[in-house]
Amino acid sequence: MASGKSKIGRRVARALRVPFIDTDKDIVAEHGPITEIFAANGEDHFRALERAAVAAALQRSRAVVSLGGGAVLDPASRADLRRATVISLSTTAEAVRNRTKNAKRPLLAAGPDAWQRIYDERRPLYEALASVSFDTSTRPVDAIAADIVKWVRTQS
Ligand SMILES: Nc1ncnc2c1ncn2[C@@H]1O[C@H](COP(=O)(O)OP(=O)(O)O)[C@@H](O)[C@H]1O
Ligand SMILES: O=C(O)C1=C[C@@H](OP(=O)(O)O)[C@@H](O)[C@H](O)C1
Ligand SMILES: [Mg+2]
Repeated sequence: MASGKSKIGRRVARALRVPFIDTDKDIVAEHGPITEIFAANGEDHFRALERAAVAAALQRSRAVVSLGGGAVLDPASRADLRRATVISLSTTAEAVRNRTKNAKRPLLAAGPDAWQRIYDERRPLYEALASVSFDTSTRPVDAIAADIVKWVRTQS
């Protein structure tokens, strides 16, 4: 959450001239705001909607897909991601605190302190899936996006 996946992913897709998909945006377009989905139907329901959005997005053969930070919790999505090139974006609790009010992120509704606990819980999943990781805590989004584009071009 708030590591820059949506913002940087869009820039990377533009530079590579491939479609960009943000699974959270697809969920919101179809089902309404994430905070409202959590409030009305709970996290499990959100995860089911997210699984469907991830499955649809990962059918594309050439695209940049920005996932929500919790998408890796779903085993079927993890299986799909093993067939994709996964780039992880890491950041720090301090950077997140300074970055955003996180009003749209229900898991941070109680305050930004939950971020570190959630990150620590998920870190093994991120590390197992990602081919490479970029730290986004200190540098501007354009510089990070340029580094990612450079890395992607070394892969083909
Ligand atoms: N490298 C960065 N430096 C400063 N602010 C950033 C950086 N990356 C993202 N942000 C800001 O942090 C917030 C969350 O970014 P976002 O792309 O929505 O993250 P994610 O999709 O991983 O949750 C946004 O307000 C964005 O402008
Ligand atoms: O980490 C999570 O569980 C979540 C991250 C959010 O996306 P970002 O990672 O883009 O903030 C969004 O999917 C939802 O609020 C849940
Ligand atoms: Mg996002």
